[in-house]
Parts: sequence; structure tokens; C-alpha cells
Amino acid sequence: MMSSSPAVSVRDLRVVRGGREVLHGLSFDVPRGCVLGLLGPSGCGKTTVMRALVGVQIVRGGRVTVLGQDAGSAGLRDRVGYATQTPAVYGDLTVAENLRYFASVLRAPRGDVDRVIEEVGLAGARDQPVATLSGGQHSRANLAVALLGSPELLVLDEPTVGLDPVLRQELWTLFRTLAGRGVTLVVSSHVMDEAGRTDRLLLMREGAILADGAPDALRERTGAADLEGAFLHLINETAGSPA
Ligand SMILES: Nc1ncnc2c1ncn2[C@@H]1O[C@H](COP(=O)(O)OP(=O)(O)OP(=O)(O)O)[C@@H](O)[C@H]1O
Repeated sequence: MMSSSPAVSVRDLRVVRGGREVLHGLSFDVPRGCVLGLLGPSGCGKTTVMRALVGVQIVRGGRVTVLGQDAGSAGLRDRVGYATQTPAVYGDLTVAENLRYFASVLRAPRGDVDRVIEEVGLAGARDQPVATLSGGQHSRANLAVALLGSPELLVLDEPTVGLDPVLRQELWTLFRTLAGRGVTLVVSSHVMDEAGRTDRLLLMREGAILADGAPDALRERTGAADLEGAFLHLINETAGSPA
């Protein structure tokens, strides 16, 4: 269910990294219970946007509000889950040991460990050291950490990279179930067919938002048969418009 006060509100967000402005004044809202896809070529700024949402990115200007508080506020610590692109789980600990460890750090209920292991489909590997997992299992173990404590906002950086289509499908079903419970998800991806599963898409390019809308609306607006075509159409449109 979507309520009227947005889960995320970003206004004129500017970020400088390595001496260069990499986000040029982004503004968007994410309603509660929405699955927002962040899509765009490598280096366009998706991870930087996510870092700003979870409050670990120094920003040059603008305002990022999450669940009614400034991003990074102490009060948001157990209300926001973040899975980075590079897995944060420890290779020498088993899946269950990692989750017990992170559950205690995050002060999540102990029972959460079994729940999140089930949710990401790792029950069969729970006692396996993470270093011995396949790439897809490894990224699911990382995702499981973000699910601890039942956060209201989940920020997931390319959670399906390296997963086969069946696992990708399963994870998207999980994302949908979570959104159905009112959880808001911000999910980045390179994969256009995944973009179609979102409620809303932010198409990004070179630190700016190229388009913001529902996948069907973007296809309709551009007259493209698929989202890849829509994206290319929007790039050409921008290139052709006066600066
Ligand atoms: N630690 C850093 N120092 C300096 N510049 C950085 C740093 N991290 C990222 N950048 C730059 O910021 C810009 C945005 O990077 P970001 O990681 O947000 O992109 P992305 O869209 O998430 O890329 P990918 O899809 O490859 O993960 C890029 O130009 C990148 O080179």
C-alpha cells in the first residue's frame, strides 16, 4: 500500500567525487511500498544515489529525506537496509554465523536469522562457509543481511548480478512480497528485462535523470517496443534538444 508521505524525497542532490561533480542536482520522490528501479550505464551515478539515500555519501548540495528524517540520521539505522554491490559478508564464517553476527550488530531479533535465510533461498547452504558459495549464493547471503530487522526501506545495489534467470525471478517475487507489506525498495540494475518488473524507473545518464516514470508509461511515451528502445530514444531526444 502506498501512503501519501513519500518514503524517500530527494531535492537538488549534488555530489562531488574525486574532484568532479557526479550528480548534477537530482530530484525525485519514492512513495512507500514502491519498487523503484535505478537504471543506467556504468558510472552514471546509481551507487552514488544509493549511498546518499543511506547517508554514507558526503553531499555538496541538496536534501535527502528518508522516512521523514534526514538521510543518515541515527533514528534510521534499523529502518533502512542496504546491500552494497561488493558483498560485506565474511568468507570464513558460514551463512548462519554471518547472519547471527550481523543480527547482533544490528540488534535484530534472533529469529530473523532463519527467516532471512529462507527468504533468500539459502537454507541448504546455511552451514557452509561463505567463501565456498557460488557467486549467486554469495550475493544472496549479502542480501540476507539487508533483510535483517525488517527494514522499511531496502536499498539494493545490483542484487541480481550473476544470478541465473530462475533465481532472479525468485528474488523479484520476494521484492514484490516485501513491497506488498509496505516495504519500499530502491533497486539498481543493468538488466533491462528487470526494469520492467519495477513500479517506477529512474533512467539515469551521466549524473542526471533522463526519465522518471512507470515502465509502461516510458514505453508509451517513446513509442518503443521495449525498455532498451525507450532508453535509446530518450538519449537521442536529449542529445537533440538545445542545452
Ligand atoms: N571513490 C571514488 N572516487 C572518485 N570518483 C568516484 C568514486 N566512486 C565513484 N566515482 C565516480 O563517480 C561516478 C558515479 O559512480 P557510481 O559508482 O555512482 O556509478 P554507477 O552508476 O553505480 O556505476 P556501476 O553501474 O558501474 O556500479 C563515476 O564517474 C565514478 O567514476
